[in-house]
Amino acid sequence: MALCTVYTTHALHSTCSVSTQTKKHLAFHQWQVFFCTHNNKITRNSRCSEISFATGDAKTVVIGLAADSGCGKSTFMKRLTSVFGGAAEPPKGGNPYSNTLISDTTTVICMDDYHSLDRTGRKEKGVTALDPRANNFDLMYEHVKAIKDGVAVEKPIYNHVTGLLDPPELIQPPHILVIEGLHPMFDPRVRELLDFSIYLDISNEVKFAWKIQRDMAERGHSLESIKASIEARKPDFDAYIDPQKQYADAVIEVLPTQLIPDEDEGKVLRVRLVMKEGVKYFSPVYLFDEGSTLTWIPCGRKLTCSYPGIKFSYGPDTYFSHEVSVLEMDGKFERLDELIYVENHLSNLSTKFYGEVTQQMLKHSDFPGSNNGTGLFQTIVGLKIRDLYEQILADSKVESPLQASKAQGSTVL
Ligand SMILES: Nc1ncnc2c1ncn2[C@@H]1O[C@H](COP(=O)(O)OP(=O)(O)OP(=O)(O)O)[C@@H](O)[C@H]1O
Ligand SMILES: O=C(CO)[C@H](O)[C@H](O)COP(=O)(O)O
Repeated sequence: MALCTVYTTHALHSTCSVSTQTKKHLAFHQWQVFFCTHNNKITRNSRCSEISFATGDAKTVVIGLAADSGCGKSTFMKRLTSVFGGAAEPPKGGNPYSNTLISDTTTVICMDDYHSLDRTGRKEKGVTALDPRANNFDLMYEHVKAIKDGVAVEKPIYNHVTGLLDPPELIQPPHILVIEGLHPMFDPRVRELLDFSIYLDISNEVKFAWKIQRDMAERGHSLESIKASIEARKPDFDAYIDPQKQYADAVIEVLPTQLIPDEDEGKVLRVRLVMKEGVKYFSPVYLFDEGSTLTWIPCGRKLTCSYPGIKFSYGPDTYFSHEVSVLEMDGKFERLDELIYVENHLSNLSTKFYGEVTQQMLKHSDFPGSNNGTGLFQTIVGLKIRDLYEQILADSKVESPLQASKAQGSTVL
């Protein structure tokens, strides 16, 4: 017998064999219709042993990730999807310039797709892509709301190669939707839909160093043009992007090291994980003793360190009037396999087995930031998001009398 998925939005057509209790449930919700799925194919008139619901019961969990361009969003996304297993790929057979990445559990959509003005339009009006006037927040809200409610949408695509808005692509509701980009926490209506939000706060010195590395070394831009582009974006960045960090549940701050005087090349970094207290389904990670204030230099017999060493700090603080816990790491790891020593002293990591953080870091040792706090804290936030998702799922199953699950094929907005 096949597993049945109920679609609440199509016309009555099927004769799945369902229990009287399930029929009553369907009638109660005025759900008239259901198709059966087997091996991910929708078939009609098949008999089914189990029922799950495509809409109504299972909600998509929505995560916001805000940062300026070139601040490590893509790298973070790769770490996050890896925590859930499976690779993230652009929609199959779609626009090769799609900004979307889909894996078994997650769909990552880029807020650049909600630019209302294309490159020429922005030039004509004299506004940057960071300016709210260049973005369609009404559509962003409608789409995120629809997906959260289990309804597929036709989302526009901003083509970064041509600078034009391409024909839309279909986005099906996933288990976890990540909205990443410049403005995921800008509009209060969209903010309200987020189950968890992260801001990557990269200091100007480090942003500059990373931009040089990528845009000069990899894309052939000149030093002057990189400087000019950062300067041109700064007023709008300060006005519209940076303020979003006050709404984030977790902020990863990346700063120059304090271990070497005047080092601003971004080779050694001081990274701070700011975690809001009192967020539903999220309990901050701590070092040694929850709520205490301490510094720890782990370079001893169990952790190889070369100059300038590694220094961890942990403690409570306030951030935009919110109570937070802050975990900080300054310096870089010499040997990633020894990270297990540090992992052993961190608690509330939401790992599923001993050494999972170290395993994830070793798996992606080629990603930027793998030898410092950026990689470590991105991995930890990824694990916390998995935990948050599992808690929300568990709660929704308790609330629902019938098994909830996601499936393809709901109404398209
Ligand atoms: N943790 C890190 N440590 C060192 N360099 C980094 C780190 N994260 C990112 N970078 C550098 O910044 C560049 C941009 O990273 P990434 O593509 O992840 O950012 P992004 O925010 O997705 O950028 P965009 O929005 O422009 O696509 C990388 O090519 C790399 O050079
Ligand atoms: O900040 C950006 C995205 O993160 C881009 O500058 C914005 O989307 C405009 O893109 P393009 O430079 O391709 O026209």
